[in-house]
Amino acid sequence: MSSNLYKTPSNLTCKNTCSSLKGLRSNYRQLQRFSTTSACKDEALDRTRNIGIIAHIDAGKTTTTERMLFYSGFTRRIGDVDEGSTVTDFLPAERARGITIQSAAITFHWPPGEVNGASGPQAGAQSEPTPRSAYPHTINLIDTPGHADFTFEVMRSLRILDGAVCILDGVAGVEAQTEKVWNQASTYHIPRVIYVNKLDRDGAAFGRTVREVSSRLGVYPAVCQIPWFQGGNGPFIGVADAIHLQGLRWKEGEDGRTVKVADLQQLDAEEPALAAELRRARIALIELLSEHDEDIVEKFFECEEDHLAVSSADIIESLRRCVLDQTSRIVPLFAGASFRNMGVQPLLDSIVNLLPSPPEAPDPEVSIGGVKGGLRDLLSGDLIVEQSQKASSPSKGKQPKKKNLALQSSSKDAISKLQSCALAFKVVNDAKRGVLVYVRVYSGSLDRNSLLFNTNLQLSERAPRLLKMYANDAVEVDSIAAGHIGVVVGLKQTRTGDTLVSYAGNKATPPEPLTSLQLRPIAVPPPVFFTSVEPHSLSEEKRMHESLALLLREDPSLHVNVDEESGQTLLSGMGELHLEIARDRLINDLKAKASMGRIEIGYRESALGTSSPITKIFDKEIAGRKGKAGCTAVVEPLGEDFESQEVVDQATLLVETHDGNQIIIRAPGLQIDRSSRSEDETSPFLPPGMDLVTFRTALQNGSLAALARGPQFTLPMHNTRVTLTINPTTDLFGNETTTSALSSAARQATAAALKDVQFGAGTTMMEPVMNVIISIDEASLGSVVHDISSSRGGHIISLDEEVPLSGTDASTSASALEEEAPPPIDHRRVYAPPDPFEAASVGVEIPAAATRPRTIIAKVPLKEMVGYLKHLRSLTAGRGTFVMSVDRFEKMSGQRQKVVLAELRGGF
Ligand SMILES: Nc1nc2c(ncn2[C@@H]2O[C@H](COP(=O)(O)OP(=O)(O)OP(=O)(O)O)[C@@H](O)[C@H]2O)c(=O)[nH]1
Repeated sequence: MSSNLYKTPSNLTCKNTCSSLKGLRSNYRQLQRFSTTSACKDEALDRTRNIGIIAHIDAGKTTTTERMLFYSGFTRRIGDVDEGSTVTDFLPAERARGITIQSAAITFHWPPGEVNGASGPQAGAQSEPTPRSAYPHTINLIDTPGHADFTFEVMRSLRILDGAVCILDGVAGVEAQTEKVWNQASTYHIPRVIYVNKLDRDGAAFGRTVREVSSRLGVYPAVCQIPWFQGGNGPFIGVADAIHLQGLRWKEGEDGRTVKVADLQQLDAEEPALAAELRRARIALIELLSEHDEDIVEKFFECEEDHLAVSSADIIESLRRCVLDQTSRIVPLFAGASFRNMGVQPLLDSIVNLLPSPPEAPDPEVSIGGVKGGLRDLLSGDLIVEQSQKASSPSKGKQPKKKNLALQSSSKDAISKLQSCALAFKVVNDAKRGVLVYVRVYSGSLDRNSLLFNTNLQLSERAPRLLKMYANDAVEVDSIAAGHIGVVVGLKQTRTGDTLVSYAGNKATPPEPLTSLQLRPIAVPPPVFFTSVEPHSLSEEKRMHESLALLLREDPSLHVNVDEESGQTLLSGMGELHLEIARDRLINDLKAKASMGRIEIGYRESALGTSSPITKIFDKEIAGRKGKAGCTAVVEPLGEDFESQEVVDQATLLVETHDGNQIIIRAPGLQIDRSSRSEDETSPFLPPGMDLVTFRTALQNGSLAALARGPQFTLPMHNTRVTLTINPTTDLFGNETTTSALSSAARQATAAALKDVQFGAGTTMMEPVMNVIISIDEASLGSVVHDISSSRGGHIISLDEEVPLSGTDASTSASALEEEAPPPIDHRRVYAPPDPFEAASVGVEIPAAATRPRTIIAKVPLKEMVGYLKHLRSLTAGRGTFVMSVDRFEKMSGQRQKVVLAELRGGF
């Protein structure tokens, strides 16, 4: 057969290789490339793809990424996960564990070449449009982590993507983790393509995986390739491409740069069964697209209703329209075996051809001055109108119309001063280059040496150096334009997730309301595990805290606090592996001389009743300065519907929720001077120079410090409301009212109120309860359900495997959940080729065999889930998998409390 097949030139050098299947694009070769001298910025942006790879752990993200880098010419040899020589998994901890724990953003070009050197897709008068993959594109690839413990890492990476490749393991199919990440990507409306990997492995079932995509991910798979097993049931040797109606074959044992292409006639002669299935796949593809895309219907009629006659270029354009308009729920699906170097180049072509450029991507969500909306609305000024209307809301007293209009015009003026805004999506400490802050620029252009205002930390930092990252190599650049990804070197404070803005003028802070601009804000849920960190000697303590501070900049879902009484430093995080990795980073990578204690579950304490009002006056000299302030605290349990219980009136200075507790600050009679802009609110009772923001923050910090330690179990408080009341005539003392005195008074009053609760109704312990999603075979369903509900005290929520899961994560935005559920997928319309040894294809229901995947959704106390994977594996003959995320903290029964307390005491 091979003698008949097209062979790409074998003398290609790695750097210049047009490994993007010369044959695949041979249709377009006759179309001349012509260079343009005015390669404008927009064109470069049109030829940019910010994409990520999302998948279940071990599906082959790293292996596939390494091939992408190799074929695009950025590496000279293929890295191997199993040898620990990959480029993307560059932390030592990652290499040792063989899993991806930190996303690295890598830029490469596909197909290889200069991005600005040629014009974009052209539709000539008589010719079909040239596919985008005929021209070099810049691909910014974010390698997202796959482990459940790194949900926030995943969310943080996802929110900056314009498109994603979802890799499935062709043996395991759609797994629990895949569903979870898929749903997370859906919350951001990220257009996706699917790549079914590992088709070379025994037990690979492409057809079954396609059906699982429809039933478990709730989308219509547009099967663009089907696997080519030699002779029908021999080894996996390539793919048959339903878009171009050709077979692509890779030679076993080679690096995959040489691809042999067989047209349909050749396939008919050599592999008649495959050729027949390929025709069915093409018919199914056109049928599926015609249900959602008028244009392809037209093309189909133009071709006299011959499915096989529709051009590949028209199919690609139709697929692209369907992928970008996500209401179609069509997801193109490709096949391969990255480890065997098969299937990666067509996947790269599909990234360029089918996934959006930055301007085509869904508008990112922003929040400014308490209102949310799209970035485009912000830049057009519409969001500002809404914001200024809210700023003059009834709780602040009716503002005259004139004033409102003035506010709008000053806000619009502020927006016009916005030069650029960017999201710091990752902070990495690089051994050679120091702290690297990866940014995605959303508007304008981030220039070297510009002053960046961090709206999360409310401070400015200069950006002395900018880089583009090519895996481990970096190239200095002068600016990073909107839609692009790059690195800022030299920032001292910026953390992962912070929003950075640059603005015209030379003021220290940007004009209001730009100071509150947030790009794609995400909420960080409370940590559920903690461990103690001890320096080896006193002299190491400072270094240890510096390293911890860096760790927290990298990953804000880690928390550090120092227990006041024991002086112990406690590090808390989202999961056991999360803390283990933090330990590795701290000790092995950052070289802190410290040791970590056992990893424990972070229990909480909660008030059962209301305290009496307790007043404390703090009156002491601090650092040679007299400080005097007082306040009254009341502590009470926070009801489920606490938001509706809020009484916000003129005297309320603050209502804020922190880690499950609410702090309300009230100061009746403070005589707030609101004549000037809201940021400068002051009061004649406050000492000169102290504004209301400083006053509130001091009190809030004091109260939060007291809440870190419950009165009975010394656990952090949860589900508790503290109301601080300040009487200006008896609690404030002019110049003597310092911020530290205010903090101390708030702390003492809160602590005393907590003690008062303890001696009254008392407090109770709370434990984290997890949302658990378990994927298993039908055969193990009974034993797993029994184990969860009787031995582990869990509560089964559903056993339904048909309904795609909504985002179960705490981070899933409420708006996504509010969206109307789409109608269920019609399985009769799903085409899946038969797997070897399986019959029939179109519209087959998932067979109700013992291998049918089932999904259990349950709520289970975290304590019962520790070490669960091993147990699940033993119950399910190794097939079961699960993911979990924090649902909430729940009060514990007296009996459970006793057991846990005994364990905790024994444990320490
Ligand atoms: N047989 C076969 N094995 C593969 C293929 N792709 C990846 N693997 C193997 O699967 C394992 C996991 O691959 P990785 O590339 O590390 O997977 P990953 O998704 O990056 O995993 P994490 O980094 O842990 O999230 C490795 O042992 C790979 O060699 C494939 O196409 N065929």
